[in-house]
Amino acid sequence: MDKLLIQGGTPLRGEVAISGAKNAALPILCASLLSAEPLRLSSLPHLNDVSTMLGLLGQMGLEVTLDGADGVVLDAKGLNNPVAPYDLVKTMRASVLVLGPLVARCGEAKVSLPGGCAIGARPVDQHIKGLQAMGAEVKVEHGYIHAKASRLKGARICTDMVTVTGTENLMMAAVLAEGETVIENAAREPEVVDLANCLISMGARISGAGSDVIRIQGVDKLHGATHRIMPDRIETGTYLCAAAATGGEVRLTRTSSAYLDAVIDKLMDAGCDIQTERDAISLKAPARLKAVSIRTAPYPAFPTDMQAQFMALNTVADGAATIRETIFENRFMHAVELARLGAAIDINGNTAVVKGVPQLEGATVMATDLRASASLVIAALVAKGETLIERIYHLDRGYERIEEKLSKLGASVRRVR
Ligand SMILES: CC(=O)N[C@H]1[C@@H](OP(=O)(O)OP(=O)(O)OC[C@H]2O[C@@H](n3ccc(=O)[nH]c3=O)[C@H](O)[C@@H]2O)O[C@H](CO)[C@@H](O)[C@@H]1O
Ligand SMILES: C=C(OP(=O)(O)O)C(=O)O
Repeated sequence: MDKLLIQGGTPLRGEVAISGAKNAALPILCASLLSAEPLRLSSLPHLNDVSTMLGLLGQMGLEVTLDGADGVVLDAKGLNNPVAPYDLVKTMRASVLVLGPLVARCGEAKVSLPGGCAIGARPVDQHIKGLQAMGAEVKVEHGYIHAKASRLKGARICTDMVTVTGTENLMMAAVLAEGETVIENAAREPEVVDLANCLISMGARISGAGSDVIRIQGVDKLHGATHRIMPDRIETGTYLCAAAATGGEVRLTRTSSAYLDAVIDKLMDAGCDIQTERDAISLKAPARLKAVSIRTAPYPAFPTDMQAQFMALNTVADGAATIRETIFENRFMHAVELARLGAAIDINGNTAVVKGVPQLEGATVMATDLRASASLVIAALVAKGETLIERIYHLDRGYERIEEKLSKLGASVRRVR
């Protein structure tokens, strides 16, 4: 199993390009199931989750053709096997995003229940409830969701909580349904908007994406289209945090500050100087960061996917910060690993109090989930001496060529086996 060996203590400096967004790419790949004509995508990140999704779609009968350095063409004309098996779904929860498109296009789907994961139970009851409201017959048997509908019917759906993939699944199901679907309490995440834009370019009739009420007028079929995947706002935020924590100065290109207000505001509160351009963001860290408290909540509030990185940043800041996690019930696993590097963190339920220390020290630590891994990388870049991060397969799910990008910024990072 790959590990990352990091020699800390060097401020990150220089310029690096941000990749396409994992959390936009995954639903958009699933959108290809909705049409018999090809969907051509660019800015597709090279990530394990993306390879898993391409493998899953290929197994369903799609023709997948890589196109240049970061493109792919997906042709679902031969879609013949509307099944997502446990083996693939267990490695990537986002596989459940095939459910809505498969029922809409094939009239049936058999998709493994994703099950719980390190950060929480993460049920998919809202996805199922929404499909049932659209007239699908849904049974959960032997660990699989079996859904059937000769043609889905438009419905008014109000989800019990804001759910990102739930909104995406139901929006994809609704584009081919008969009549109008209204999704209330919809997720407003930029990735939902990117998916809606892709679907619109395929001929879907969607309004309100980016607000909490999305209206979809079903159409009989979608056509082929070309779409560029949006930049990864979480990868962007992660590199900004790494530069801030190490006292560095970086310019991130091929990205946008447009979806990062909550993160940028907190970095400025911590004392960073941030300049934004149309397709780039620059950050200059202060001599010492000030501690910043955060509370995670659905977009446009502070993202849960940036919580761990801000915990890492606070471990070496001046003062104490309170971190409240309100989305997932078990998303503080990085705290004990950060403590191995010398961080002072107290956890009480969904609240962590981080007291900044003058220096972290290198140690061996274990990555427990994707963003926990990112927080350990940030802490290791700051720590004095050598840190070995184990189980970095989590990191490879969501960060493209991370050691290459960090090395370009001057960090001493090496992948070891
Ligand atoms: C591939 C992808 O885009 N993943 C993102 C997506 O995950 P994902 O879409 O899985 O997260 P959700 O927005 O659905 O989860 C929000 C909360 O709702 C709960 N819930 C959700 C659905 C449901 O049917 N029942 C239920 O109880 C979840 O357990 C969680 O507590 O949004 C999360 C919240 O911004 C991010 O951390 C993930 O990176
Ligand atoms: C939790 C995440 O991803 P996923 O929903 O794919 O597990 C994440 O991107 O931080």
